[in-house]
Amino acid sequence: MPTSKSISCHVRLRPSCPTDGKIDSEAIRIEGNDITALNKEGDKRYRFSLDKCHPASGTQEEVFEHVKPLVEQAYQGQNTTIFTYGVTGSGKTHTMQGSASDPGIIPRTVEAIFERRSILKSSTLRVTFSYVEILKDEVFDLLGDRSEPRKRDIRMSSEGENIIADLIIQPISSIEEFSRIYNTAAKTRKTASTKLNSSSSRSHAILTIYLQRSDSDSLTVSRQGKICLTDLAGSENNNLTGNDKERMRESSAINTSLTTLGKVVDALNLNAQKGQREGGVFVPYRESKLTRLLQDALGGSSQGLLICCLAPGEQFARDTINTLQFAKKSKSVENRLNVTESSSRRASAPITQIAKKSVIGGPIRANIGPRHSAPTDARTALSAISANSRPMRGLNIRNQPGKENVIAGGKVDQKGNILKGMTDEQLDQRIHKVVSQQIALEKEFIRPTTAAIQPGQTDLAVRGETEMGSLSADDKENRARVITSHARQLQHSGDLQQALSLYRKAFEYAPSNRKLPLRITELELAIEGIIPSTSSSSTTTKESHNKSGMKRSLGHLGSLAELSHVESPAKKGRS
Ligand SMILES: Nc1ncnc2c1ncn2[C@@H]1O[C@H](COP(=O)(O)OP(=O)(O)OP(=O)(O)O)[C@@H](O)[C@H]1O
Repeated sequence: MPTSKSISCHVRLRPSCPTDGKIDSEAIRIEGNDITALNKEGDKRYRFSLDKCHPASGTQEEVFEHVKPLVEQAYQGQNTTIFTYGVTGSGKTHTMQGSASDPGIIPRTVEAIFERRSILKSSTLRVTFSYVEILKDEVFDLLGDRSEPRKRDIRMSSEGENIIADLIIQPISSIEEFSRIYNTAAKTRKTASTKLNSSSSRSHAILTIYLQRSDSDSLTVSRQGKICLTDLAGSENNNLTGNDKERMRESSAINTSLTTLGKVVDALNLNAQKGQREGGVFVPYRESKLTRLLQDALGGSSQGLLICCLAPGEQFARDTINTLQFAKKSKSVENRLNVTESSSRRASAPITQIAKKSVIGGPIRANIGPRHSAPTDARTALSAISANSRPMRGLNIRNQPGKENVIAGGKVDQKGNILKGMTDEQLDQRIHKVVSQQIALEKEFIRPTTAAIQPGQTDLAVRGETEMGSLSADDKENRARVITSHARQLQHSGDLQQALSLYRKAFEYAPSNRKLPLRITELELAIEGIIPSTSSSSTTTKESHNKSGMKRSLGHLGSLAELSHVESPAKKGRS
């Protein structure tokens, strides 16, 4: 059962350094878990109560004491996210990464994981990680061969999960191995010298460590959790940084993504006040890659810890108050924690089998999203090669119209959802979610919208359900043509949602039609507001929000039929 838990919010004050300029030692005061800060003019003091305030004398070890429980939770199958936030030069990278002589959260976390692993008796722990940076709103893989393209796409699954496509996942068997690979990768993260920080991060960096626990006797995976360690780039005041043109461009992208982060938190708070997380105000996750990837930590299923870093210089007074305000509002964001548990998946598969299947299904790659760990089949594949410690890309989902999509031994639906790779619990949850949304959709949207459709159109869709099996290939093609024609009319009249349903229906009759998937994607994007609609009629903002919500719901509905035909592998094994 998911439980609600708010993000834990800490602040950490950095000791002074030469770039701070003038310092008023009384401007920032920490008393227990309360912190007060003077405004720039020095005439107003703001007070904030947070979960923990680390003074300038606080050590890396003390900070890590608060991270340790999250490592344990990840080991127990929980997703966790820790992120550092603050103005440039305030100590985010120091806190997250640290130095060889004063290691931060990342090396300490990996050390704790391997310590935990060394004392395991009845189970084994497989550890893998991925590492990406978001630079000027593009995602780049920091692992793998430098000569290969590093840019990665974020895709949205029909469950509304953001997934990084083609992500490299690196198995690791010791802290030394991790340090070697991580340190090399971290050097490729974009940094530059500014007036405020000689090694200023120009990107947001997200390191994700995946933990897969298996029972050593039966080789079944029992728990899988992950720890997402995010070092955000610092907000910047370009009057202080002395940035040149290129740095300004980076700075603008950094500030824009951080502004979106703030907007997402504001929207979540508004929804929490209204007592409804879904269906309240629109949460603009899609406005930046950063918020798409942090969706799990912000209002999702991850246990979150935010560490807000502060610089003591008077020139940062306004940034200090802004950062504290961000901490305060993040504190009220509630996530719904969910342990990923499985009792019947085999933990490993032979390497040869995976290699062969990857040839059939295309190059292997992992589609890893923040909400869930790697798909089970991807994890299974990973397990198999972990002994060789070679990085791998996960599962390439080939959309082959008219043919069954293949995925390293699994089956995917038309939207690329992995079905066989799901655990029983995930499958149950998904079915439950789809059914609840169907009911909500019925109540909220379908009745009023259906009333506006021509009787023939509704009829066609309904008849299609029952007649599909008895139609000849020609009949199916004709039926697809008629439905497509209705869909086109609806699209031109501005009813994008109904048009989308009909295009999807047409695709069921004509799965080898190459234009229909394009039309469907185009409509989905138009409904999301990502591309302009080709329809002639305009829609109001409220309408388009409704349609966007409806699109998400229908996206789930679209896969309901497919889901009902797919038997969970675990269930299948039992029967
Ligand atoms: N708690 C601390 N103790 C000692 N030194 C620190 C501490 N925090 C930060 N520093 C030092 O301050 C400098 C700036 O820190 P850091 O690079 O971590 O800032 P940042 O917030 O990541 O900046 P940016 O956003 O520009 O990347 C570094 O030289 C770092 O070693």
